[in-house]
Amino acid sequence: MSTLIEFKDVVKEYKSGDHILRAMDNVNFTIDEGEFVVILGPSGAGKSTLLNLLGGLDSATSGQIVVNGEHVENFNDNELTKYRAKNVGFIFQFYNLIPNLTAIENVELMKDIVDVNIDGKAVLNSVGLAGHANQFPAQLSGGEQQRVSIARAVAKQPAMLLCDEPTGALDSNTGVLILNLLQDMSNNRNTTVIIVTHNAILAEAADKVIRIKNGQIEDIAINEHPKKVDELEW
Ligand SMILES: Nc1ncnc2c1ncn2[C@@H]1O[C@H](COP(=O)(O)OP(=O)(O)OP(=O)(O)O)[C@@H](O)[C@H]1O
Repeated sequence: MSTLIEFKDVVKEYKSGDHILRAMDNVNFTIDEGEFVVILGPSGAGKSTLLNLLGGLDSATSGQIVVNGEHVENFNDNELTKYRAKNVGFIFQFYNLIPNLTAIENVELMKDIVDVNIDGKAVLNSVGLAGHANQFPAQLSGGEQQRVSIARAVAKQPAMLLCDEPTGALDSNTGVLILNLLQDMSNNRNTTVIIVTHNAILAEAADKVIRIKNGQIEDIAINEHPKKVDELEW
């Protein structure tokens, strides 16, 4: 597998008044194309900061963030917008769907953002929602809404899916369905999937587990034999 992402000596500092908080402190790691990666760490460890830097939502204070051979840390705002549109699908705890657009309209919205031809029906079908295309978010369950948000994120075929607590608002059975879908995208479609979670059990299903604490890498582990999400005991 080839390397898709490389963090080299990445530092992120937040300034509030006179105080400087170092949320990322010399972080180094690589992620391969198609890997299923779980990022674990206590509250405040820097997990969301890491996703925001990787997703081009925020800029590093120093260090290098290389994605597909491109140096994201050198991008200006315009280049970051293009980078996000082309490379990144975001999936959040709350689904961020547009309430007055139907499921299919929420997915096809991506056509306006990236210049790709999107078959909304086919993408909804791939997440098991073929029959729900014309329903509005309020008419869907939480798990269905999260599947629409996954469909929207994958519709533009991004290099990576960045997921911040994607099952945090779901009951455990529905959460397993969503994680299964994400693992399947990594295994069968070579999508790089990076999931931030508090749930350490998911680590057994990951190809790579990155543990962070106080803005530093505590440990990086490779699973030679990751479990299937539905084999995990929750
Ligand atoms: N915009 C910001 N301005 C100032 N400090 C920030 C900002 N964003 C995050 N921080 C601080 O940076 C540190 C890391 O925050 P981050 O949100 O990355 O942690 P996290 O591991 O995702 O935590 P959680 O699991 O609670 O979501 C925390 O101390 C947080 O208070």
